[in-house]
Formats: sequence, structure tokens, C-alpha cells
Amino acid sequence: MTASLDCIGICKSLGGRPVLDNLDLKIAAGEVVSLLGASGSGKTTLLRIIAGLINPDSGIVKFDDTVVWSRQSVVPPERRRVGMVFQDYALWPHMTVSQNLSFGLQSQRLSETEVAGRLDHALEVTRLIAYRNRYPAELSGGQQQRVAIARCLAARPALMLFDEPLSNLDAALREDMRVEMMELVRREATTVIYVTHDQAEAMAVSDRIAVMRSGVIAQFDTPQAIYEAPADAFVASFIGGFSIVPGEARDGRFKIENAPAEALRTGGAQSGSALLVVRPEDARPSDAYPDNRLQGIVQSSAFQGRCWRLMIDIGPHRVRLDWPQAMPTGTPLVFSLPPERCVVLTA
Ligand SMILES: Nc1ncnc2c1ncn2[C@@H]1O[C@H](COP(=O)(O)OP(=O)(O)OP(=O)(O)O)[C@@H](O)[C@H]1O
Repeated sequence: MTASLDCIGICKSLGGRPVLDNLDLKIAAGEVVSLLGASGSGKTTLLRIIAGLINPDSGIVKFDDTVVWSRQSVVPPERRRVGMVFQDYALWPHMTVSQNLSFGLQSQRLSETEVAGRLDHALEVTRLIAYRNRYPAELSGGQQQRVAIARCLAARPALMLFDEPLSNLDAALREDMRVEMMELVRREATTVIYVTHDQAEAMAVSDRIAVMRSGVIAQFDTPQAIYEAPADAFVASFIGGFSIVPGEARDGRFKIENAPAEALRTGGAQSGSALLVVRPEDARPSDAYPDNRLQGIVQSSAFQGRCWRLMIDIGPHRVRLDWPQAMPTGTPLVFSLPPERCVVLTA
């Protein structure tokens, strides 16, 4: 009953400005995919188009082999079997938990036994049986969010759409809820599209991440693949606190622009103007790779628990490093980088 999704050539302008620009996105049944992007990149607009809440200007949206939107044929939102969980949970305040769940099922013309069975199952898996007669105002934020998920599960949707579902929860609760929520949706094996602007959240929940930039998908791959090989500087700047340093690449070496450093050995074979991606955790002591060293001036040290996050200046460029100890501001630091970890991107 869960469906695959195929968005083909989706265009949408709002207020006279293109918001989605010939966007393609293909998701397998049962896959969990995050739409990750800065504010205004078009994530919510795409989600609303998939749900049928707004129409694209052109393109095709398919659930499995069924066209749910094209210029020729439109399946209305209530017949798309899409469940949505929003950041404000959107619960009915005057209805109890059970009523919130069963309200949506009434339009599906199910038998009373079927409704009762689905209600019990959804309340059980979300551990809400004890709260079934409470009103939303009598629940914590985390419990309200579980109700929103339970309501979604009870409807047995073909697709579940999450729009920043955790952003109203405090940091400590957010991680617990994230784990719990994904256990639930994984158990139901539903296709999930999860909108977030938090890269750590996208990495944690997704089979694949679609990184969005100004209405197009800049990269669509597994979290590991995006982390190891960001497609371009935009994606790299969005992921993992990477530093991006301009310079010149030649014969597997990279010379940082306007910096006194020696050329680094790198993994790539590009030539010409390029960008070096430095992942903070790749910094090693200077003797680990003695022929692949950089020197910078420490600008700050911030305690991160397992290490210190140093900001260092290499010529005019600032780089973030994870380091085992704090370093005094203004002192030089020599460190080395494993050559195969030095990702070079076309400028
Ligand atoms: N009804 C509208 N009229 C005009 N412009 C709109 C309308 N709705 C959205 N936009 C614009 O479309 C662009 C994309 O908005 P969208 O909400 O899809 O982005 P988003 O990636 O979800 O951002 P956020 O993370 O802030 O929710 C934004 O620049 C927004 O200002």
C-alpha cells in the first residue's frame, strides 16, 4: 500500500518568481528521503505539490504508476492517501487524542471495527493508549507530536510527508523523538519525505538526501556519499561544518590561494582554479602526514566535548579543525591532512 513517487520536470512560480525549476525527484516505495535546503529553497512548496495542496505550473507527479498531477489529469488531495506531519502538529484542540485520530478516518468510509482496529494499533505503537481521552493541551510537545504521527499512521497513507516535525521541540527531546519517530515509520515501511534545514537531522533519518538549492536538486544521494563526495561547493557548505578554501589544482596537488603553504597532495585529478574541502575531523598532528602539512594561526578554540573546535587562519582563509586540546589565540599551528581525504571541487 505504500507507494513510490516520481516527480518529473516540476515547475512552479510564486509571486512572479520561479520557486521550483524543472525539478525531478524519484523515490522508491518504502524509502525515507530528506529534502534538505536553506530557507526559501522550495522544500515546502514541493511537499505541498506532492500532497496536492497546491498545483505545479507544469510537470508530472506520479504515485507508483498513477499520475496524480499533470495538465491533463489531477487526483484531488483527499484521494492521494498522503499523510502530513507539520511542525505545529495541527491537532484539533477541541478533540481528544482518539477523536483526533478517528476524525480523519471518517472520510474513508471504513467500518466501525476497522476504525477501532486502526486506532488501537496506532495508539499502541505510539505508546498513547493511556492518553487516548486527553485533549492536546493536556499533553507535552513530544506527546502531541506522537499524536500527529499516530493520526498519520492510522490513515495508512501511501506517502508520509514530514515538514520540520521536530523544530518545536527542545534540543534534548528532539534527538529522542527523532529516533522514536523513525523507528515507528520504519516499522510501518511507509515511503517518507522529510523536510528539514538541519543537516544532522537529514543524515540521521534518511536513506537518501536531496539537497535543494533555489528550486533545483543540487545532489541526491545517500548521507555517506554526500558527506564523502559533495557534488559542489554549495552542497559541501551545507554539510558537516566543512571549510572550503579556494586555490589552484594541478597534477593531484592543491595550492591554497594567497597563502604561504606548500601544495597539498589530494585525491582529485582536476586542474585549474578549484576549491579544497577540509572536514574538521580530518586534521591530524603534523607528523602523521609529514609531506602534507598546512600551517595557520589559531583564532579561537571552543570546547566540543570530545575535542576542541579550532578556527585557524591560513593566509586570508578561515578553516575549522577538530583538535585534541585548546590552543592559545594568535599561536601558529602546523597540522597535516591525509591526501585521500582532501576533496577538490571545481570552482
Ligand atoms: N504564496 C506565496 N507567494 C509568493 N511567494 C511565495 C509563496 N509561498 C512561498 N513563496 C516563496 O517561495 C520560496 C520557496 O518557499 P518554500 O516555503 O517552499 O521554501 P522552504 O525551502 O520550505 O523554506 P523554509 O525552510 O523557510 O520553510 C520562498 O522564497 C518563499 O518566499
